[in-house]
Amino acid sequence: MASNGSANSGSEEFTFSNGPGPVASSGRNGLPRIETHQKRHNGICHDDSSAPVKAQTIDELHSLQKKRSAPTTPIKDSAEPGTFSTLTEEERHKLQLQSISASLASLTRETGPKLVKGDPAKKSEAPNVSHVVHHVPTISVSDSALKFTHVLYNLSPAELYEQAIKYEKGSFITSTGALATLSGAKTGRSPRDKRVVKDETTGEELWWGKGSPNIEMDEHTFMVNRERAVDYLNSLDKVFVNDQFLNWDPEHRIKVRIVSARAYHSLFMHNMCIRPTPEELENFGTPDFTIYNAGQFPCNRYTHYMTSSTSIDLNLARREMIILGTQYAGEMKKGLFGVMHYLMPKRQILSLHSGCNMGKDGDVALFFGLSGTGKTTLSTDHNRLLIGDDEHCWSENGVSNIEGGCYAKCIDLSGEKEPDIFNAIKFGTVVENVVFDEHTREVDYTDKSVTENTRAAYPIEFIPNAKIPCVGPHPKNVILLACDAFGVLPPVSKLNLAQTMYHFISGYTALVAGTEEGVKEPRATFSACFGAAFIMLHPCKYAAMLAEKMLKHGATGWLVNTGWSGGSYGSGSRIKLQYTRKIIDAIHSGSLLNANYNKIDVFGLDIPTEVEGVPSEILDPKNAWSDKKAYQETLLKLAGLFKNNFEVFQNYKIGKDSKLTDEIVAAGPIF
Ligand SMILES: Nc1ncnc2c1ncn2[C@@H]1O[C@H](COP(=O)(O)OP(=O)(O)O)[C@@H](O)[C@H]1O
Ligand SMILES: C=C(OP(=O)(O)O)C(=O)O
Ligand SMILES: [Ca+2]
Ligand SMILES: [Mn+2]
Repeated sequence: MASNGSANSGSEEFTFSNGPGPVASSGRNGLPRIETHQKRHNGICHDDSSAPVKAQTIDELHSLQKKRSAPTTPIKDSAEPGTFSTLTEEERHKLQLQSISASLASLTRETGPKLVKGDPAKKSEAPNVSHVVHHVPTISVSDSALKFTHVLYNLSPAELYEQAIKYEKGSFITSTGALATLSGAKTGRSPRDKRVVKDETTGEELWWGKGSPNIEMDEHTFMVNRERAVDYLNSLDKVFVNDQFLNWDPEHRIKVRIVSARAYHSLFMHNMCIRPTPEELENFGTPDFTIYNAGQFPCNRYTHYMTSSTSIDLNLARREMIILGTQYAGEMKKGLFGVMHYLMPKRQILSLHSGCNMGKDGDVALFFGLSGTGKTTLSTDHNRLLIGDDEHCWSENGVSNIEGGCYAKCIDLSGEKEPDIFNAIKFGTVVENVVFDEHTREVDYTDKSVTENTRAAYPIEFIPNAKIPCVGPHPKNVILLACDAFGVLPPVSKLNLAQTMYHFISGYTALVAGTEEGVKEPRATFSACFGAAFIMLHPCKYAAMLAEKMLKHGATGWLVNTGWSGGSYGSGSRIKLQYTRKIIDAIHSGSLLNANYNKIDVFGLDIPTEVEGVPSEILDPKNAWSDKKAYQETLLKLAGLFKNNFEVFQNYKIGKDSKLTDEIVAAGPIF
C-alpha cells in the first residue's frame, strides 16, 4: 500500500508516513497483514495477562451469563392462616402449568394440553448433556394431545423484546429503545365484529338493540370459536401467558389471564394491565377472566353470526374472551374494559371511560371522552399527579385506575407539545404501526403511511408524576371532552347536573380517523357515556350512578370542546392544545368557577367571558365564525342530531321519581 495509506496495490510494504505504528506486509488475500510489536518470548506472543475465563466451552460460557431468578417466597397456606405450606419451586410450577393447561383445554376432552415452561428454542441450544430433554421439533400434529406446547409465562420486557426481534417479522427497536411492531391488517378496533353471548342472565341485564354496541351470539357459536382459538394456540410450539390484575383498588381487584401467540401482545398487556409482584403471582391461582388471543388466525366466515374473518367474542358467564382475525392489541384492552363495565356496577361501582389526575391539594379531575378526544393528552399534566389515562372506577373509596399503563395516540406527537408522553417512549414501550428511519430508527410521528391510529403503550410508571398506587379521592371536576367536528360547541362551558347527565348520555364527539376500521376522517358520532363501544349495561344506568356520585361528592360538570373552532372540519381549525390546557388549568385552579358567564342560545350552555391565556373571542363559538349564517345553520343541524339521538333514551326512567329524566331531557338543545 502506498505510504499515503491509499488502497493497497498488493505489492509495497504498508507504512504510516511517520512514527513507529504497526507495520504490514501484504498477506495472501492481498490485504495488509498487520503485525503488532508485542513482546515475544521464545517465539510465542502472549495474550494479555488476565486470568482465563472460567469456562471450558462456549456453551458453558453462555450458561454462566444468566443466573437463576431470585427464589420465590413460600406460599402461605390459606387453609391455616399464618402457617407456610412451603411448596417447592417444582410443585409451584407444576400447579401453575396445570392451571394454564386447564385454561387451554378444549371442552371436548378430559384434560388440557401437555405444557412445558420455557422457550422451545432453548432446549436445542442447551449443552449436549444427557439430562436435558432435547426439544424434538413438533411435526405438524392435528391432535394437540400428542404434543407439548411451551409456555412463556409472564416474561420480562427484555425477554419479550428478544422473542419479538427473533421470531416476529416487523419488530424493531427504535432509536429511543421502544419496540416497534405492526398489528397487521387491522390497525384499529372492529366494533362491528364484536359479539356478546346472550343467555338468560345477560339477555336481562345487558343493553341490546338500537344504539347498543352489544351484538348477540349464542353459547354454541361462542364454543365453536373458542374451540378454533384453543386449537390454534395449542397447535403452536409456544404460547405467551400473562397472569395480571385489573383495578388498583385492592378491594375490587380482578385477576386476568391472557394467552397469546405474539410477544407484542404479551408485552402490550404486560404494560397495560397491573403487574403482580412475585409474591402476588404465587397466590394467583385461577383467573377471574381469560382472553384467548388467536388474532393471527381468522374465524370461519361460515360460522353463524360472523360478519367478516374477524370475531371478538365475549362470554360473561364463562368469563372468557376469544379474539380471531385481528392482531390489533387494543381489542384485548377494550374487551377487558367491557368486562369491568359489567362486573363493577354489580358492586355499585361506576366504571368510566375517562382519564384522571390529581392536583397537589388532592383535587381529582375526570376527563371523559371517546377515542382521540384528549383523555390521555390532558390527564398527562406536568403539574398534576397522573392516576390514569383511559379506564377508571368510582367507588365508595374514591377513584381507582383499572389499568397499569397508558395507551397514547402518537400521531403528530412531539417532545415540545407532549414531553411526558414523548419521553415515555423508551425501552419497554410498545409503539404500534409507527414509521421510522431505516437507519437511525428515529420514529416519524407525522407519518401515517400504516395508519393514523399509531399508538404507544407504556407502563404508567414511565410518566414522571404518575401516582402509584393509582388511586385517589372523590373527583371535584368531571370534564366531558367533545371533539366537535362541526366547530359550533364552545371551547368550554360549565354544566349543571341535568346538563352533565344529558351530555354524558349523548356522548357527542367526532370519532377521529383510524380508531375504528373504516373511519378515514373525523365523523360526528354519539357514543353514550363517551364509550358506547365498551359499555354493557344501558347508558342511563351509568348516568344515574354518575349523577348520584356527583351530587354526593359535590363535583362540578364541564363540557370542553377539543375539536374545531371557527368552522367545521375542513374549513375551521382544531382548537389549539395550548388553549385547551389553559382552560383545563382554570378548571383545576377553581378560577373558572368564579368567572362571569353568558348563556348561549339553542344548547343553553353557560360560557365564561374570559379564561386566562385564551383569546376571549373564541370563547363564544359564534365570534370565531366569519359566516354567522353558516354558524347558525350548522348549530341547528347539530342540535337536530342531538335530538334524534336522544329519542332512544327518552323513556328510560332515572332516579326514584324519574324527575331526573324530565330535567335531563329539558337540558338538551331548545330550537
Ligand atoms: N385542543 C386539543 N385538546 C386535546 N388534544 C388535542 C387538541 N388538539 C389536538 N389534540 C391531539 O388529539 C389527540 C388526543 O389523543 P388522546 O389524548 O390519546 O385521546 P384519547 O386518550 O381520548 O383517546 C392527541 O394526539 C393530541 O395531541
Ligand atoms: C384504544 C382506545 O382508547 P382511546 O382511543 O380512548 O385511548 C380506543 O378507544 O380504541
Ligand atoms: Ca387514550
Ligand atoms: Mn379509550
